Amino acid sequence: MPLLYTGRRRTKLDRKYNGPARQGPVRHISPAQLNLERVYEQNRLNSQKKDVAKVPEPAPGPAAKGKPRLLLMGQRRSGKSSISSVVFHKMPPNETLFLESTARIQKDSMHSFMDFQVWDFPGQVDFLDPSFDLDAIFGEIGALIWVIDAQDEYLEAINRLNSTILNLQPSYPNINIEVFIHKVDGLSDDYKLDIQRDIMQRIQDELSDHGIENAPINYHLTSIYNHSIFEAFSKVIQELIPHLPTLEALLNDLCRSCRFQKAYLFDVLSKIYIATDSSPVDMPSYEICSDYIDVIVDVSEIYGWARPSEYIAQLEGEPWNKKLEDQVACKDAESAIVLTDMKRPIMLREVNKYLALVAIMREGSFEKMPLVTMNVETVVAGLTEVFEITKQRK
Ligand SMILES: Nc1nc2c(ncn2[C@@H]2O[C@H](COP(=O)(O)OP(=O)(O)OP(=O)(O)O)[C@@H](O)[C@H]2O)c(=O)[nH]1
Repeated sequence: MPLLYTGRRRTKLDRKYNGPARQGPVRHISPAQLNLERVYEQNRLNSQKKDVAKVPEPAPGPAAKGKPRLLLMGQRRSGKSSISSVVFHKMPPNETLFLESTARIQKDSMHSFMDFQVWDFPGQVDFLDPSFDLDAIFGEIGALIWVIDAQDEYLEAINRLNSTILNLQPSYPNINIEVFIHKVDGLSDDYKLDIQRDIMQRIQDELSDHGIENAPINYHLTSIYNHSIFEAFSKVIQELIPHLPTLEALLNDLCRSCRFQKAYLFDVLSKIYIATDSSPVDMPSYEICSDYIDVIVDVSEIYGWARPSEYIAQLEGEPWNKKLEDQVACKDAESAIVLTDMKRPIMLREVNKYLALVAIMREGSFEKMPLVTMNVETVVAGLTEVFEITKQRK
């Protein structure tokens, strides 16, 4: 832990962390173009470019216009910055212990299949204060994520959330409110559900007393120490995707035609899944697919050394006489592996430089691989087309 060696506390402005052991630039892996790694690398360089000393501005600049915003709000020490660091900056959960309290609004721009912003609010800020320009904060909001520390006294947090909803409802009735009942690691399953029921009841009662029924509020049990935080963010992001039903329909068709057990479309950088087929999401399948992306990236690091030009020339020479890129069937990353314990293959196919399709196949479906590859190819083309069309519309 370099942090412990240096004895320096990490500040909220210090976004230099680049993820575990993934430093060296990867140049070339096989003839296929591996964009997955480039995304990690791009993220690393972007984080480094950030000027640590620069304090973010309190109001959105013109560049922020048009990007949906995820606002992280809640009491002090509830875990807002930890969530943002773990999900979007690949900080290991244990290192969040060294995060200092946020003093100013922190804004992160995420460039992915869809550009969005994550704003981390300091716990002590009362943005309902008249000095705040509410429109600047809530005008282009995608979702308001309210983080409640489940391991602490939460009544005050609920009161603040209720007064926030009541204040925002008249002007912004369609805001998606996502309540993260956070830090549920270490709590028993029964206790977690009791807390969730209690919190839901208190919020519902208060809102009904003020004549607000059916406010768009979703509840998630989360922790940075397992995949639950990624799963919760997946659901939040999915609410922002206008063409989600089309993506889901494509994945459903793929599962049916290839007899896949489960298929996910992942944002490679954050490992949030932006769409899945309609069968229920189970944590183990999500975790294994998410870990598989890491495996592919790690393998690319091992074999991604720059080949000498003579070696490349040899491969491109007699008897093929073709550029290396033209000698491969698929230019994007493509991989399949069989897990010995369950004999179920997992397959991964890069869709574009931000997205990857990862699916769990049924036992014994390895023999049908050529057919599966063909179907996957068609679905990837369909997905690409969907994203192209939405881009053009914008
Ligand atoms: N057990 C557990 N601890 C967590 C979790 N998430 C965050 N923490 C811890 O909670 C503490 C506070 O986290 P922060 O992210 O700094 O909280 P914050 O809401 O940003 O706090 P302010 O900046 O003061 O508003 C840290 O010590 C984290 O390690 C979690 O899921 N489980």
